[in-house]
Amino acid sequence: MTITPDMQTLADISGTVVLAGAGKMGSALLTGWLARGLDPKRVIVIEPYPSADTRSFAAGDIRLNPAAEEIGDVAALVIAVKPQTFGDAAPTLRPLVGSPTLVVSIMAGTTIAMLDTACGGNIVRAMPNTPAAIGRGMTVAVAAKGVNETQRTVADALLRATGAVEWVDDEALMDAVTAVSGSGPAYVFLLAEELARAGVSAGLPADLAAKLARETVAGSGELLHRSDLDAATLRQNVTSPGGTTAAALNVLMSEHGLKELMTRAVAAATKRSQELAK
Ligand SMILES: NC(=O)C1=CN([C@@H]2O[C@H](COP(=O)(O)OP(=O)(O)OC[C@H]3O[C@@H](n4cnc5c(N)ncnc54)[C@H](OP(=O)(O)O)[C@@H]3O)[C@@H](O)[C@H]2O)C=CC1
Ligand SMILES: O=C(O)[C@@H]1CCC=N1
Repeated sequence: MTITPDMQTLADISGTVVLAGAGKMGSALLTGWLARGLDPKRVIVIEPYPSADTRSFAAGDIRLNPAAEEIGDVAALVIAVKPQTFGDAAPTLRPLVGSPTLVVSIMAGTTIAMLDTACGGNIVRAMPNTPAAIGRGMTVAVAAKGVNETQRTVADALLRATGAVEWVDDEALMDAVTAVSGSGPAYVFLLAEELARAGVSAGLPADLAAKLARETVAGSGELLHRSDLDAATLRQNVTSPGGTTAAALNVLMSEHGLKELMTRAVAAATKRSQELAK
């Protein structure tokens, strides 16, 4: 791989990039890479059951499931299989990893030590989320000790193709990261589901309730994204003293309300991430 320390874009990467697992997250990464200028001729996808989208990428210049001896040196291997299938995938992936190969894993609960044992390489462990599919993802990454600045820059470019990236030094934070931003989109979508359901309970037709809930969650997310104000201030801006919002927030912010529920939910996800590492 030819990499310059000031590399800004994926177009600057030369060498082969292998994506193992082109499911929901792997496909989002692949889409981001191509949109950000990664040369498709440099990309190999390993995926036993490729989706129609992945097959259409492969109908272009991307190579899909080539024979191992056709792959050659791998500059970067991005692992996006499920943690539970990594054990089966590892024997196929290990021969692709040479001493300069950057290995980026997005698998929940799969530690740098586990990755090192299974396939070696210069490892970056990362946790993206599904808004990556529209370039609005939030990824947190941690690099193993041996990863140099140049490899870190390449990992950053690969991950930043789908949105924002934060780097941490302490791998132990990745369990809570997974619980907050990795799983977090599901909590927001549940909010939309439950807001719609509550609207129906309050008398709205189901299709109208679904539209109101969807647009309210989406619009509020966009407002939070664009505004300089924090979430608490934006919430207060909706809340007229003695008004309707205050009546609802009295329920949501009561003892055993959303604060307690969210704390328990994030703790459960953090614990599950820790369990996956055992
Ligand atoms: N979904 C999310 O919100 C997030 C997921 N992650 C992580 O991303 C990873 C992928 O998750 P997600 O995309 O949701 O899961 P998916 O099941 O959608 O994707 C995994 C893909 O890997 C394929 N696969 C299975 N075995 C192999 C193999 N041996 N070699 C190559 N590919 C293989 C699967 O094929 P098949 O389906 O046919 O088995 C599937 O297409 C997980 O490790 C998860 O922890 C991280 C952050 C967020
Ligand atoms: O549910 C999971 O395990 C994965 C990791 C974060 C989001 N999805």
